[in-house]
Formats: sequence, structure tokens, C-alpha cells
Amino acid sequence: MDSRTKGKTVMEVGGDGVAVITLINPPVNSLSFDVLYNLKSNYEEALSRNDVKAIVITGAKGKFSGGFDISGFSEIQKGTMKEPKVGFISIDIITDLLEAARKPSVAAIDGLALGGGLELSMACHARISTPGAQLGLPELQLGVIPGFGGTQRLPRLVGLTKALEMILTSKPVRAEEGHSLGLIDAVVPSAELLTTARRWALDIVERRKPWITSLLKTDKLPPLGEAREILKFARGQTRKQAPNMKHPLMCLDALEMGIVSGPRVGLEKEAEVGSQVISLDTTKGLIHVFFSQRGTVKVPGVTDRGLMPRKIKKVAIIGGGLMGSGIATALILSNYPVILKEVNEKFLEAGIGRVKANLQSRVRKGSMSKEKFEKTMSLLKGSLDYESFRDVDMVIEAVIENISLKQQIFADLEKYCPQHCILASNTSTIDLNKIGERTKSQDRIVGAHFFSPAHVMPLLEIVRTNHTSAQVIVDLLDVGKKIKKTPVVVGNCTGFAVNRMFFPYTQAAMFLVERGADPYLIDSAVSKFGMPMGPFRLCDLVGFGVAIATATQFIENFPERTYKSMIIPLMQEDKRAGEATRKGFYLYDDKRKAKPDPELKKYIEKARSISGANVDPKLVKLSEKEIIEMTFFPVVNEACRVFAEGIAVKAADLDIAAIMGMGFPPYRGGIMFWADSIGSKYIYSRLDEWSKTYGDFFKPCAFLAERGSKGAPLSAPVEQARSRL
Ligand SMILES: CCCCCCCCCCC[C@H](O)CC(=O)SCCNC(=O)CCNC(=O)[C@H](O)C(C)(C)COP(=O)(O)OP(=O)(O)OC[C@H]1O[C@@H](n2cnc3c(N)ncnc32)[C@H](O)[C@@H]1OP(=O)(O)O
Repeated sequence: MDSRTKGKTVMEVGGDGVAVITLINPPVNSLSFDVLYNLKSNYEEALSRNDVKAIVITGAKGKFSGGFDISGFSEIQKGTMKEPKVGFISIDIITDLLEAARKPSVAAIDGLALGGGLELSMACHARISTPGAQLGLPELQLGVIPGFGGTQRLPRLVGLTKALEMILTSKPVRAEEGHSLGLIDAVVPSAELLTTARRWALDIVERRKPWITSLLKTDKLPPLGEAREILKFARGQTRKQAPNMKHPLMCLDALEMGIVSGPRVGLEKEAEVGSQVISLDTTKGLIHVFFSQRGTVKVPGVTDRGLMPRKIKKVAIIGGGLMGSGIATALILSNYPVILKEVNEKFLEAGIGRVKANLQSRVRKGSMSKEKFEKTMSLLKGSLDYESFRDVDMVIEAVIENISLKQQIFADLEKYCPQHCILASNTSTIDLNKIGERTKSQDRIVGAHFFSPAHVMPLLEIVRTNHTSAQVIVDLLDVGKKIKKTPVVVGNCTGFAVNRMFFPYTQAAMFLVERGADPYLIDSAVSKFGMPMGPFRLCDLVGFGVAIATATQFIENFPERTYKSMIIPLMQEDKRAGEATRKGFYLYDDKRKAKPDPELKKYIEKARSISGANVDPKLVKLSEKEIIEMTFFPVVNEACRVFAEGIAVKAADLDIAAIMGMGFPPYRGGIMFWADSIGSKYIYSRLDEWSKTYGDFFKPCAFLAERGSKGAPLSAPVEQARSRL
């Protein structure tokens, strides 16, 4: 393959008159322009050759295709690649050349057919698949729409309601379900895939099997009135669930156009809309997230050294509280045998009970069988001492945030665990060097910071100190992958990456409220921006105990930029500690529904009198845009510090950390990507102005000042970062 080209197709014509065209573009045979143009040439040749009666399309190495080459979108967005004529691929190649050909085509699907891959197969006249293959149109998740005819062919093959479900949720179906839906014509073992597809293609030629043109099918479409009702409902749901995104509604427009005015007009609308969505900011954000998420496992100086992950056969967890039990759940769910250690029988029983409850909730929801529950639970053993730690490969300490307790535990671990054992802490804020102060084995100390609930939340912050060995990081990255987490490797400091970014966010909110802003309006503006909830609702959820413990760490370590508000401590004193006590910034009913509390004013006023803050008329009347800027620009400022200090290796890692750890909206691309979409100059000037009026909490850091003065992107690599890694 030419090093400049991205993938290819090869065609082999058999003695049976079947031309087999294989898509080749590792690792997932994505449909790059090179692959698509090659496919076109192969088709033209196959159609013109007298020795070819029918065509089979398949993918190399057990994968049909993962869809259109997503990097093609980025290149079109950046202007480094020219867009083809609108509809050139979906109409000229896939519809008019392939589907309308006078020779039939059969798709032989192994492994996966996603996005453009499934769309290509739907234009074939039959689809044969191997068991378990994944079939789906996940485009909306990327900010684009199915653009190779999927909005037209899928409803015609599986019916409108199922097609909408598959497209709007981006969730794939397995081949067996695809078969029962009519998407797949036969499911056969891998070894029989090509022979069956060849025979099927010849059977179509001989009219022993039907020659089906998906685009012209109408039997699965509901009557027009009913279709309109279904689409109206889908639009309503989409507006509710994705209020800040345009592309799902644009996709529905293309789909509806095909139903109302016919598939050809539908294809034209799809092509037009498909081209428009590429330049949406939300699409740019989501595509950036796709690659950034996969980039977190590429750590310079660690994953490029040829190290292989060691096998982790057994893990011990210290502490069966909320975090420890969640981590244990995540591990046993991925078949790791786990020892859970507690200090006494009562706590141990409670810890094991929590793990059990986590799994039972899956059984109740039907996502886990009773047998699987028993088998999974059997991987968990309780312990009250360290004797059973003698053959563990990794320990994760998950006790309360108390430095001397953690130091004692790590000193004990060194005595009992084997020499190779990884010693990890789930601390969320404490400097790992302090935790390991009484330990000699510095190279195997690492942070494994999970987010609560640990068996659900997707992020794992892997924290390395100056001494942590590359091997330990590689091992933990592998464990992270196996337990289906997205790992982000960060350097050691108070709060690491996520909590360092989180802290200014809640602090800014407290600052604004003390100066007269309405906390409920702040929460509402932040939710509209796309966060799962506002900062006050979040503090209630986390609980004031945790909020105060975290704040204490920050006040100690970053006093110059900490805004010390007494609102939370004052409420805590009155035994209102958040959702768990049914009172915090909000009041909670039996169903934990939050409602504003008029009494909150009392605490705000008291806190104001302690801090000496005055109500500022400008801040009382902030617009939603101003609220977002005043709460998130301090987060950008902190993210810049984290990046400049080398705590994060790449800005994109901070984007993923913000999305998966803080709930930052993915369609905004993450904190640094979003900041760059606004511009460093503007962010710097706003922070600078606020710092002059309101103090050092808002003071832009040197990195932001430097990049802001030039208007340079914040996400550009840091030269000679003062790396703490
Ligand atoms: C004028 C108009 C202009 C129009 C432009 C042209 C028209 C465009 C129309 C597009 C029509 C089409 O409808 C759009 C699409 O098809 S969009 C793509 C849809 N497909 C997907 O969303 C699938 C995305 N991929 C995945 O979900 C997973 O990668 C997976 C395929 C399930 C495999 O998962 P896993 O085994 O866990 O492996 P990784 O996720 O780690 O991926 C391995 C590497 O492969 C890269 N990858 C995966 N998919 C793609 C892809 N579609 N394009 C490019 N690259 C892909 C991934 O980045 C990993 O790479 P690295 O190893 O380098 O990190």
C-alpha cells in the first residue's frame, strides 16, 4: 500500500463468476476516500467483465467495516481535504452504481458493520453475517448523520420505529437480532461466510433467491399519517434529550423527507444535511472526543517502550465503603478475583453487602442472570487481616482521606505483599508522595482514582509520581481497559486533574452567590449549558462532608487562589449536609426530588457577613452567558495550570477528564477544546478584568496570560513542560 493512501480494496474473480471485493484498511476497515474510490473502480470493472455474474463485498481480517473513516471528517473540517460533490458517494457510487447495478451484490459481514459499513451492506441485495456481529448506525454519537443512505434504507429494512431507535440511540444490534428484524438474510459460522455469500449471490442471479433493492422496499413502512406521528414523537424526545444539538433533528428531517417524498428525494436531503452537519461546532467537538478518548492510552515515554502488561491474577481492596465496594464490583464484573479487607466483621459484612446490592440491581434490571450473579459474587472474598495478601498482584487502598492512616496502610502492605505487587491508592486529592512517605517501594506506588459510583463511572485517573515505574502504568492501563474504563494518566499533585478542575467550578459558584447571584439560576444556567446538574445540586449529591474534606486539601495547598466561603460549613453545622440528610442547597422529598429552599438565604447572608462580601448589583443580574463564563473560565484557568505543570501530557487528556470526570458536555469537546473555540484572548481578558475587581481567585495563570496575549490556542503542546510525571 502506498504510504500516502489510506486503505484499499482488492477484487478476486472466482471460477464461479463471483467477484469478491475485500475492504482493507486496518484496524477496522474504515471507508476512507481511497477505499471508496477503489471500490468504485472494482465495481466498474466487475460490471464490465463478462466473466463476472455477481459480486460479494467483505472486509479483511474478520471485520466488515467500522464505517466512514472518521479522520476524513476532521480533514474536511480543517480544510486539509476537499469535500467531494454532495451525494457523490451515497448517490452516484452506492446507489446508482452498486444498488442499481444489473449484477447483484451480497455483503459478507464478519465482526462488525457500523455506520457507513452497514450502509454499504444495506445497498447490497442481501446480507449474510457471522454470529454476534455488531450492526449499527452510531453516527449521531459522532455529531454526523448516516450519510450513505442509512436514513432511507434502515427504516425500509427494519421498520420506522426500530430504525429510529437504532439511529437515535447509536446502539448496535447483534447479527441474530438483525436477522429477526430483516436486516440480515442469514447468520452462518465464520468458516462458511464467503461460500454462503457467493452461493447466495449466484442464487439471486438464477432467481432462486429474491433480488431485493432495499431503497425500493415499502412493506415495513407505516402509513404516512402514522409515520408522521412517530416522527413527531421522536422529535419531541430528541429536543428534550439533546437540546443543544441540531444534527439529530436534521437527521430526522432527512428520514422524514424520504418517507413523505420518496427515497430518491430522501437521499438528496440526506446528502445535503450530511454535508451541513460537518461544520457544526458540536460535530467538531464530538469528533475531537472520539479520537481524544482513544488517545488517552498513548502515553509518551511509557506506552512506546514495548512494555507488555503483566497478568494481574488477584486484586486486594482495602476498605469496603462506597468507593471500595464500587471498585470491587467493577473488578469482579471483569472476572478479577478480589479480596476485600475491612477492620471488623461488621464493616466487612456491610462492604460485601454493598457489592451484592450493586450486582443485584443488575439482576433486577434484567442485565445479569442469577447464575452470573452467583458466579461473579464467588470471585469476592472478605478478609480482616493481611495474611491473604501474600499472593496478590495489586492492592487498591480505598479508605477515608486520612494521610496518617494511609501511610500506615502502605507501610503494612510493603510487609505483606509480594515484591512485584502494585500498591495503588484511590485517594481523590492527597499527594501520593505523602501517602508513600513511610514506604521504600516508591516505584510501585500509583494512584488509581475511581469516580463514584466506581462500577458505573467510566473514568479512571491513573496517577504517577516521579518514581512510579512505566511497567506499573502499563499494567494499570491494561486493568483499566479490562474493566471498561477510560484511563487518563496524570501526574501527582493535590487533586490531580479532575478535582483540580472541579474545585474552582464550585468555588466560583459560591463566590457568585455570596455576591448576590441566585444559586438556583446558576444551577439552571449550568444545566442548560449541558452539565448533568449545577454546582449546588452537585454539592448536595456529593455530600458536604466530602466537599469540606476536599476544600481543606485545596485551602492548604493552593491558598492564594482559594475562595473561602462559609456557606457549606454553616449548613453542615445545622446538620443539613446535602441530599443524604434531605437538606442542603435544596430540600428533598421521599423520591429525592429537589426543590428550592427559601431558608437558604439565611445561610448565604450569614456567610456573607463572615467573609465581608457585599452584594454586587452587577452579579445579581448576570445573564446565563455571564454565569457560564464566571463559573467555567476559572476551570479553564486551572486546566491551563495543570497542563503547564505537566500534570496532563496532552490537552486532549484534560478534555476527556472533564467530560468523564466532571460531566462536561461531550459535544463541547472538553474543557480545553471549548476554551479554544472561545479564544484564549477573550478568556484571558475576562479573567484579568475580574481579578482586578474581585481578587486573586480569578487571576489568570502565567500560561493563560502568555497564550492569551498572543491569542494562541491553549491546547497546543507545551514546550519543555515542567513535567512532574
Ligand atoms: C459534501 C459532503 C462531504 C461529505 C463527506 C463524505 C460523506 C460522509 C458521509 C459519511 C457517512 C457515514 O454514515 C458516516 C460514518 O460511517 S461515521 C463512522 C461510523 N462508525 C463509528 O462510529 C464506529 C466508530 N468506531 C468504534 O465504535 C470502535 O472503534 C469499534 C469499530 C467498535 C472498534 O472498537 P475497539 O475494538 O474497542 O477499538 P478502538 O475503538 O480502540 O478502535 C481501534 C482503532 O480504530 C480506529 N477507528 C475505529 N473506527 C474508526 C473509523 N470509523 N474511522 C477511523 N478510525 C477508526 C480508532 O480510532 C482506533 O485507532 P487507534 O488505534 O489509532 O487509536
